[in-house]
Amino acid sequence: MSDVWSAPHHPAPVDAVVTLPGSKSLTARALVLAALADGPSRLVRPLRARDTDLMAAALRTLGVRVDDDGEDVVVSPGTLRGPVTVDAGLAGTILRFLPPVAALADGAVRVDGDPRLHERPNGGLLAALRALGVRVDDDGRGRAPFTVHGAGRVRGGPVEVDAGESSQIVSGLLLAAARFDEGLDLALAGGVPSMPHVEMTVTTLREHGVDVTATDRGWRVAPGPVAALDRVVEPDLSNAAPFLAAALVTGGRVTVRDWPAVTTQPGAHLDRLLPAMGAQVVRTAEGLQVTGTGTVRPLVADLGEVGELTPVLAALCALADGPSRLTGIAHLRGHETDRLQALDEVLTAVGARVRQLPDGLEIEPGPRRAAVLDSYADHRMVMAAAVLGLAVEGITVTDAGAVTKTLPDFRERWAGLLGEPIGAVP
Ligand SMILES: O=C(O)C1=C[C@@H](OP(=O)(O)O)[C@@H](O)[C@H](O)C1
Ligand SMILES: C=C(OP(=O)(O)O)C(=O)O
Repeated sequence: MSDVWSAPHHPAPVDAVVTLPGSKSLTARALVLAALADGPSRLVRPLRARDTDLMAAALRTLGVRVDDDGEDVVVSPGTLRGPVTVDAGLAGTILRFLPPVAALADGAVRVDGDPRLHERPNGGLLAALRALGVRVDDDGRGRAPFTVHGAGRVRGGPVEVDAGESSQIVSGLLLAAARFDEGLDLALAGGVPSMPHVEMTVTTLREHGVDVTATDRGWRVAPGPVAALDRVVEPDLSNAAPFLAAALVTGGRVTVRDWPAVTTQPGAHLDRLLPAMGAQVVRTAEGLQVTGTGTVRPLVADLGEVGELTPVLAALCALADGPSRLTGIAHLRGHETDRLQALDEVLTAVGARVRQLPDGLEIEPGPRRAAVLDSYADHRMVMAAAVLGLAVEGITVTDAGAVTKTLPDFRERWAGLLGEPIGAVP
């Protein structure tokens, strides 16, 4: 398939029920914990996308058996060993979840990935590992590529962690901590974004029988076994965002099937954010149903807890009937791309007036115009462009294949949502 994509223009109301694949974040945690567990675990409906395929490959490289029969994935722990090189692609989940696992391996584990991975912040994680007695070689910038010299065991114990640039630094340490000799007593040095993702980690650990308690400054994980666990992976609610947004933009109705009643996924916050933008949101027997009026209301919100929803919400803001202000998202500059800069460029190209704040964006809609938009190698920028394309005729996305990071068949699913042919540019 061509990587240049003509995003379908579709002003008519959509009316669809969509089923989405498993959560990237839950699949990554399930794979890591299954790899550290005391027996085999079965994952039902895991995500199969670039990020999770690379995570499975990384664990296999380290000595874990990961069997995928096309239905379920069965993970059978093995002796972790180096020397190996792990390809993290552009996945923050691998960059931050794998090194603490690598520290438990016997041998050197080099972590590398896409050119942009080399820019993603990770100094807080490498410093914490060193403080816990792990030898790590890097270029002095705390970024990939780096080598974790696993010694077969990690002492563990108290550690202060700077996770201001990514919650995944906390999650990565907590996920492996039960296997450290002394467990882990993690104290935050400052704030941490995306707290729902840390809560997801704590919940997932407890489901695997790990003893995690909240402390004044962080979390304590007791040393002990990680219980094997069979689980069904929830659908990815962040990837639901563009599909639900289509209901707002077109004045239509979209239901995402199997919306969990209780979840730690940040996408759950769509059921308050989309009503703030004029949608009606109800839970039906089938899932979460969003109905729009065709008019999108502006949004003023702190998105610090739900940063990964920003690109799609920002696209909605560019189509709203007034100015929006999104804050609390300085850490998005270290995501797949500098998302504040990328959104500034893309929304400006389609006619909005955009002002970058130190921690966010002000977006004032303007006369809409056609544009060629880059994906910036960022799956969520492709999804944001898709939302813009519904209302703005002539949106073309280059390097749209970036969407395979978390939703390989996004373009087919989008065409299905609209009942249209796929729209690839020859
Ligand atoms: O733990 C996770 O699965 C994630 C945590 C968040 O990272 P940051 O805290 O770096 O934003 C989120 O944006 C990312 O998409 C997934
Ligand atoms: C920030 C994201 O990804 P990563 O897990 O690579 O950090 C994201 O999916 O929006």
